[in-house]
Amino acid sequence: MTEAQEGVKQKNPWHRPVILLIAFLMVIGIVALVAIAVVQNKQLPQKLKYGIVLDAGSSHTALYIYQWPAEKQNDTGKVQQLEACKVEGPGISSYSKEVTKAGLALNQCLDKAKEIIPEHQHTETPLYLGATAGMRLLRLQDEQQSQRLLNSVEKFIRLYPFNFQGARIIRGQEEGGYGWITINYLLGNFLKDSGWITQLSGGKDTETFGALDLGGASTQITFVPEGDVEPEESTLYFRLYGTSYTVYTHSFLCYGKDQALKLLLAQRKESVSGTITSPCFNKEYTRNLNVTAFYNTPCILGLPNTTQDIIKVIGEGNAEECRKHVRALFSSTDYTLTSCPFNCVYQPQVQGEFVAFSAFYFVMNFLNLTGKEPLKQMKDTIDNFCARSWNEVKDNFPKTRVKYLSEYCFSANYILILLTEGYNFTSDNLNKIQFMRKIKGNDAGWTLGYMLNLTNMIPAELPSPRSLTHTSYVTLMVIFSLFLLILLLLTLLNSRGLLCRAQKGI
Ligand SMILES: O=P(O)(O)OP(=O)(O)OP(=O)(O)OC[C@H]1O[C@@H](n2cnc3c(O)ncnc32)[C@H](O)[C@@H]1O
Ligand SMILES: [Ca+2]
Repeated sequence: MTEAQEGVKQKNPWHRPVILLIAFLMVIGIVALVAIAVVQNKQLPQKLKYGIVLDAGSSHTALYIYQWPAEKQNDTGKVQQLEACKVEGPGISSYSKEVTKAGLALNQCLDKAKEIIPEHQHTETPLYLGATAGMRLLRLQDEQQSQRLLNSVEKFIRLYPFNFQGARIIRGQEEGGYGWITINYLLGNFLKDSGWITQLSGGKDTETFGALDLGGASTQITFVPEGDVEPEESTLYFRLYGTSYTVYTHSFLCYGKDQALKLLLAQRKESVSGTITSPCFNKEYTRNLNVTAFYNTPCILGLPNTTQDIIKVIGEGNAEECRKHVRALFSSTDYTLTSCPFNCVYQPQVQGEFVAFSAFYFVMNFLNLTGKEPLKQMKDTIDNFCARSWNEVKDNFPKTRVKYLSEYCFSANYILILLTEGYNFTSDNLNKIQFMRKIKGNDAGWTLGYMLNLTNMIPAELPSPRSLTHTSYVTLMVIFSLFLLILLLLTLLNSRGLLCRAQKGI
């Protein structure tokens, strides 16, 4: 070794053991840093909150239990449906003559809610009951009786430990509006993506979807139109997560699928023997209608011609003819509650995507028409189904409830005409409708939106930007630690190169 080389070796601070020690300490430091980040920022077990909504529909009642993490209740998409319990028997409005039974029928589902929700949270769990078109009709017929029925149901629910917020008949506009909130909340359309990467890149505004609900006694259409909305009673104003929405909504009482069928059959003048034929039922199908029960609805004005107690309906199975009968329901009629149901109701041109749920889904799903099939294919499928004889249909679908099965021909034609001639969808935009029962495990319907609104879970303004999520934090820690490591290695290699070159005297 020359003198010069000896000198370099002695002067060089990057002496091998020192470098190794520094490298070792740095690695230890980085590992410790990441470990602390992971352990210290570990998500604490979250407290869960619960809410219950009873949907007292015209055809049945359902109880929904929702659950959400207490700390994140103002985020979008955090509330999840935990349970949907179908109450045995008909809707509460059918108990108008025996009001005490309406509450009793709820006990199975309320007991289930008691089991599912932890006992210590029962008293803090809000419970709402909203009644829809069945009760609206009963109120029209007999306001006092409808109130007595609600009082009786309330009395029964108060026997349970939940934080009961009362039973009420919700307005058609609310039913439409809350359905619209539900689907857009679940689809995540209200809030720009709140992830930090999206926030840094400016985020993206999503359009809302329209909502189409077809119940037993009413149907709702709700969407954000392109231009102005009028009149005032069809307009809803929402401010959600910092954005204002002007929403068109309309609810057609008596145009749910059960009441519409009554209207349809009431058009037919029965023979003296009390028989009517209908193209909206499969051939060979017959049904006996109890006149008193059948005409016990404010949707039909007037009484039947017949003096018989029973009207016999005979199916003819002809979809084309059926659509003619359905069309007649949409124009001016003098025997229905609403003299000019669709033609006289203002509706802006439908625009954007739609989600159609409840009976829209049940019926289209049965006919395998939920895949955005073209109008022609929809018609062909429905025509073929109606043309089949009742005996053949029954044999083919032995497990389907006869009540539903026998009405699919009518219901499908009704939906087709309602969408195209009631709501004015065309063959060009019919494929903008998605028929859905559930969105991310939650039933599509008004109940979730109702609860979100009443518990103030959707803030008017955008929540202040949150600090990093746990995952983002750990990811950043790992990335920056890797940076440091690479830097250290490069320095190490560089210093060794210098050392070698110095040793070689370059
Ligand atoms: O909104 P309102 O008008 O008060 O009525 P509802 O809430 O009781 O109405 P649903 O959406 O529960 O049901 C709508 C209709 O669909 C019927 N229905 C329910 N399940 C069905 C199925 O699987 N197939 C066919 N029809 C079905 C039901 O009898 C009603 O006539
Ligand atoms: Ca409903």
